[in-house]
Amino acid sequence: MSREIITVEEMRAIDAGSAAAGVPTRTLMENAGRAVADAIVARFKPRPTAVLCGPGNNGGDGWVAARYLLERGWPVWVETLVPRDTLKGDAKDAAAAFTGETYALSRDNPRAELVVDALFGAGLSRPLEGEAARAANAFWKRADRVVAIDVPSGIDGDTGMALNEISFGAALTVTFVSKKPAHVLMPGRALCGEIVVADIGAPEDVVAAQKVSLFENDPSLWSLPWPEPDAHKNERGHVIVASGGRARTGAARLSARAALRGGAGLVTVLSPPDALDENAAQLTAIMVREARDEAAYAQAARIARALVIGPAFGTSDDHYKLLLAAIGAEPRAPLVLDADALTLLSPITHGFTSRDVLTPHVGEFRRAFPGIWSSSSNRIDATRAAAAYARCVVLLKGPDTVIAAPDGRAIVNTTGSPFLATAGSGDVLAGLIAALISQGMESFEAAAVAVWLHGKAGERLGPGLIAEDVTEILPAILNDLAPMDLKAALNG
Ligand SMILES: NC(=O)C1=CN([C@@H]2O[C@H](COP(=O)(O)OP(=O)(O)OC[C@H]3O[C@@H](n4cnc5c(N)ncnc54)[C@H](O)[C@@H]3O)[C@@H](O)[C@H]2O)[C@@H](O)CC1
Ligand SMILES: Nc1ncnc2c1ncn2[C@@H]1O[C@H](COP(=O)(O)OP(=O)(O)O)[C@@H](O)[C@H]1O
Ligand SMILES: [K+]
Repeated sequence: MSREIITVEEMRAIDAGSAAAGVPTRTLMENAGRAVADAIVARFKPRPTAVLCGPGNNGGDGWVAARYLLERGWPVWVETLVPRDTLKGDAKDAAAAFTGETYALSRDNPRAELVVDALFGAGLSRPLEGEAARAANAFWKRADRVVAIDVPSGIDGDTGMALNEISFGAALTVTFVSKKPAHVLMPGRALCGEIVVADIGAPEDVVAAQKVSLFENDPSLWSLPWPEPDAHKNERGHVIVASGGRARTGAARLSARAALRGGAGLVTVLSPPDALDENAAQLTAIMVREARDEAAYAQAARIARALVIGPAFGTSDDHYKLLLAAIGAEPRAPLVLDADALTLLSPITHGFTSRDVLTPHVGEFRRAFPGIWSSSSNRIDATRAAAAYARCVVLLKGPDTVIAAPDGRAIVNTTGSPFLATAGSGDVLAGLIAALISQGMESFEAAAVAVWLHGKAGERLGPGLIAEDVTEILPAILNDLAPMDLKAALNG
């Protein structure tokens, strides 16, 4: 399946480009409506079904789907938002070909056990109103009975937000060509239910002409840095994690442990003198090094393959100087800057490099990039703009984590579970990113891999998850990804 995510504008261009390349839009609509009917028949037994059709092409898809369901013997009817004789273009043709019962959309209609929402598509320009809004409210709590075409009506395809907070929710959403941002960003993703992406025959070169640089995170996008048979620990990279002072050390150790589990050959916790014993008492495979002054942080930045600064680091003026010493070291390792490091640098005025990674959650992002946050319409645009501005990889955390590179590439992650919203979970993520960078991965890819693994850990662990568990379940998840030949070699 294609992992590309296309905007509403790109979808319109593909629509027009297909027509220019000899695939009429009426053919696309026919394929779209049939794909919807196929997806329904594959999942539900025949039952009284209402197809709610809107005024545009989303409604057109609905009329086609209704026709295919009728042909397959389903008890199906159409409820139309606008009189059939006011429809235009492809939708008018599609409606004319439907021979079943048709009603005006109103609350007086026969009761349906399944509702196909074909009112509005991803390009909806204003909030639902009138009968469409009433229907959305009526079915809001019955998403298990709703199949949405393209997106649940009311959701903006580019933002995943409900206009005026009125929308449908669905158990199944069938969309076309590729997912749109609404299928991966919250709350849209949650309102879509299962998402099926149907091929409707848009020519490949027309799709390729859009030069899409936005993807849904998936192992097909990257390959992990597996060790060679004769690997040496130094080749697997040295991650250094800066610790906070006395009684503020747990976060750095979580990060360090994630770095070791993530495959770094060596991991060191860089500790202020007052926290040295505390760190040393709780570390075994991970090393501890004392750091007294700015020179020690600059040296760490020079000798590491990746340096994590931020988790419970501290936010005093002295900490700011230590952070600047690491940033200013030359040459220096890629930095993974999280939590307190972001606070110290906010609002961001520094330029970084494409090897550095900033990992804010929304609160940190707003403080780090206030102007960008307030002027962006969605998390993807905001993260892309921040990456271009700070000239580094930016990873905006959340249930729909976005990773962007300064060159415009972006990935939206859809693995995870709300149980990851727990203390220390972000510290683990920062260490994991550093682990992958230290093994030679490009920072943008390393961030994408780390978020994917972190999300999978969240899915597997579920209720009761604590941050420590995330590092401990990584071997099982990594084993599943390991190539067959590596596994065969290990098993003799
Ligand atoms: N782009 C493509 O290549 C294809 C698109 N298809 C379908 O076409 C849909 C997009 O079609 P359209 O662009 O016609 O968009 P819609 O079907 O969402 O309809 C938009 C129409 O509704 C009006 N409208 C917008 N908000 C309204 C509101 N709140 N109340 C009342 N009217 C409102 C608009 O002025 C416009 O006339 C997609 O979602 C998809 O289902 C398919 O036919 C397959 C091919
Ligand atoms: N509702 C959620 N669903 C999925 N993942 C989440 C959710 N909330 C938070 N996360 C993830 O959990 C991690 C929390 O990180 P962060 O906010 O830095 O927490 P902490 O500072 O406690 O470590 C991030 O990776 C984030 O993407
Ligand atoms: K819809």
